[in-house]
Amino acid sequence: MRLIQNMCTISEYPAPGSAAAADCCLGAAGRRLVKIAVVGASGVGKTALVVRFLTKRFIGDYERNAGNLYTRQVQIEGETLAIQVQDTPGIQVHENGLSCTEQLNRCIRWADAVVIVFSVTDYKSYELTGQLHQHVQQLHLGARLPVVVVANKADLLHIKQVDPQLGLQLASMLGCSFYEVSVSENDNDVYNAFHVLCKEVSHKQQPSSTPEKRRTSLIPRPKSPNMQDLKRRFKQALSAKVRTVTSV
Ligand SMILES: Nc1nc2c(ncn2[C@@H]2O[C@H](COP(=O)(O)OP(=O)(O)OP(=O)(O)O)[C@@H](O)[C@H]2O)c(=O)[nH]1
Repeated sequence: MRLIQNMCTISEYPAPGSAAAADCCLGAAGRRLVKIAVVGASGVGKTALVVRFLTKRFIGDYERNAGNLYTRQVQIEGETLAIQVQDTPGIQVHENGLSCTEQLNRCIRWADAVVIVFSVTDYKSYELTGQLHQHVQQLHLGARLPVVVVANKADLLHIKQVDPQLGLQLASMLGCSFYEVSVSENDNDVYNAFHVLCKEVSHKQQPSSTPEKRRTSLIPRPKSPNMQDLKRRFKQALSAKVRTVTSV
């Protein structure tokens, strides 16, 4: 699919920790950059979700995903941010757990935030969510990466296998926001899921806006003795003047 501009693959991305990766905190035109990876089992609608978010369109059929990177700009709280969204190949589950390729792990390490997608028509994809979340946090050495859980294909009621309540419970247990969406029918919830994630990353990237910093800026600085002295003398001079005026 060539609908979207600025497409490249994960393998082109600099290794985390490298100087090139550090430069990537700033997008085009020096804008702050938010990097989001979209992960989940095969066929849950990851590509459809990303394309819906970027173009507001639903396109029914896609080639199997090879890991494309898409770029666009979004407005978050009055600031224009550059965001990069990395679509990833579907994860396979084996008897002894997740099977993540090195390419996928590299992508997760690269990301500032992750969208974990499952399909309400596929219970196994839901079961994968908890393991995936744990895997993501392990790759970020417990730094609590912002994650949103998205349950897709809500329109397919007749073949639904996962109740929204289950998704909600799981997400709140993991400390994530949760959205049940139908990428095929609605773009609002899709947009909200990405928006919330960008906001969370944006707040994390701006340490100056943390309550800790704000509080310290409210603590009054000690006044210099000279200033105090000046004020006192100014008051004295003023009251002397007032006395002179009233006595006239
Ligand atoms: N009914 C319905 N179908 C959807 C929805 N979202 C995606 N699909 C369909 O689900 C199929 C898989 O969608 P993809 O976006 O290719 O899924 P993927 O997770 O990227 O798949 P892989 O690339 O194999 O990992 C496609 O036929 C989509 O049209 C949805 O909300 N409702």
